[in-house]
Amino acid sequence: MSAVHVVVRYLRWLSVDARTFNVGTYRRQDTPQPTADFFDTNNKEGERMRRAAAEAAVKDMLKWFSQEKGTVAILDATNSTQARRRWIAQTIGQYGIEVMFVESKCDDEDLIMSNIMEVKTTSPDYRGQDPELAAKDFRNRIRNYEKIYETITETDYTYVKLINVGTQVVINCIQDYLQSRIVYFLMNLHIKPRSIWLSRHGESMFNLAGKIGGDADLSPRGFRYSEALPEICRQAGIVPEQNITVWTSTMKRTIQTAQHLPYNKLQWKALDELDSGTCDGLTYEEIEEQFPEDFRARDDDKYNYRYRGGESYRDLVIRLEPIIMEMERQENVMVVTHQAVIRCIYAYFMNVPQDRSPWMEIPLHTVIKLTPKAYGTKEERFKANIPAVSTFRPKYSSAKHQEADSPDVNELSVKMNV
Ligand SMILES: O=P(O)(O)OC[C@H]1O[C@@](CO)(OP(=O)(O)O)[C@@H](O)[C@@H]1O
Repeated sequence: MSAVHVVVRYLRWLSVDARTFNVGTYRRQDTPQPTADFFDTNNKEGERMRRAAAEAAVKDMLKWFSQEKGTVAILDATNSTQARRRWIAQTIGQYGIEVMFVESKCDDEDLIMSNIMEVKTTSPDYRGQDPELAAKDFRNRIRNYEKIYETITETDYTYVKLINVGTQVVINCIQDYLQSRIVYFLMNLHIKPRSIWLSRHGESMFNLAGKIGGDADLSPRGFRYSEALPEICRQAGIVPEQNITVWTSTMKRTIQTAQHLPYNKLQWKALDELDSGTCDGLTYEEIEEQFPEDFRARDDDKYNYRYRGGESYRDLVIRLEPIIMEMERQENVMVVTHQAVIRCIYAYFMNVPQDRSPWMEIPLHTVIKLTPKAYGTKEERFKANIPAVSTFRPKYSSAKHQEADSPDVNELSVKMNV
C-alpha cells in the first residue's frame, strides 16, 4: 500500500484521528485521466487546474481541523517546489497547525519501475488502460515533475526525507512525540512483496471447557491441528526456502501449535492473550453470574472495557504496537497467537473500526493469509479439516461454546479489502 494509506491506518489504529486529503482526488473531479503533458509546467491550463485542486484540498483540510477537531491531516500531493512548500507552511501555519513535510526521494531505477508497476498502473488515473502504456506515461509525468523539483533543504521547516525507501533518512527539526512516532514508522516501511500468516493456537482444553484465559494445553484435536499445520502452511504459500520466522506468544497453547513448523521461532510476551484479570479461568456464564455489571459493561463497549485487574482491547493495541512496527519492518512472518490478539492485528491490516474489531470471527483451526497490495490488503483463509469448538460469543450471550462447522477437506476463501 502507499505510505500515505499505511500511515493513516496506523494512526487510526492507535486512536489518533487522522485523514488524508489527496490533491489528485480533487484534480480528478475535472481531469479524471490526464496524460503526462497535463503536468508540464508550460501547460498553463494544467497548472491552473492543479493549483485549484491543491487550494480546494487545503481548504477542506482546514475545515476538518476547525470543525471536526482532527489531529493529523495528510496533504497528499507532490509539494516539490520551495514556493509550494512556502505557500503550505504559511497558509496552514497561520492557524497554529504544525506542519511536517515528508519527502520520498528515489534515484534507484529498479525501485522506480517496480513502484510504477505496483502502484501507479493500478491508480484511478490509469484505470482500464494498458499497464505498459500507463507505466510509460507515468515515466513521462515524472520527467515533467523533475524539471521543477527542488529537494527539501529548508532548515526552518520540520521534515523527514526518505531516500530510496528508507536506505537513508534525513530528519530536520522534529518537535514532538507524535512527529517522532511517524518518522520512526516511516523508517520501518518497505515495499518488498510479502505476506503475513496468522493462526490462533489449536483448540485448547480451556476452549473445550468454555473457560477464558489460563495457560492450558491443547486438546487432542488441537494437537492434530499442530500436526497438520506445516501442510496447511504449504497450501497457504509458505515454502521451506522462504526465510520465514514464526512468532508465538509465551503460552503453552501457541508454542505447542507451532512445534512442528520447520522454521525459526520467536516467543513474544506482547503476543500473550488479552489479560482477563479476576475473570481468568472462568466461563462466560460464570462471569455473568459473579460479575453481572461487568459482563454487561463489557458488551456495551467491548473495545474500551478493562477487566478488573486485567486489560481492555484498547490496552492490547498499545501492547501490540511494537509488534506491528516489527511486522512492517519484516518480510514474511507467521504469527501463532490468540483470539483477541489476532483481532487487533487483523484490524490494523484490514482497517477495521474499533467498534467492530472485538466482535470479529476468528475461528480456530484456520490460517489467515494477508498480503498487502497497492490499494488494499488481500485476505485468504485456509480452513483445516479438523473440527473444533467455536469460541465466538455474540453480544450479551453467555451460552456454552458450540461445535463449529468444519469442511470435509481443507477449504480456501479469498477476499480483498480496499
Ligand atoms: O474478547 P473475547 O471475545 O472474550 O475473546 C477473548 C477470549 O478468547 C479466548 C478464548 O475464549 O482466547 P484464546 O483461546 O484464543 O487464547 C480467551 O482466552 C480470551 O479471553
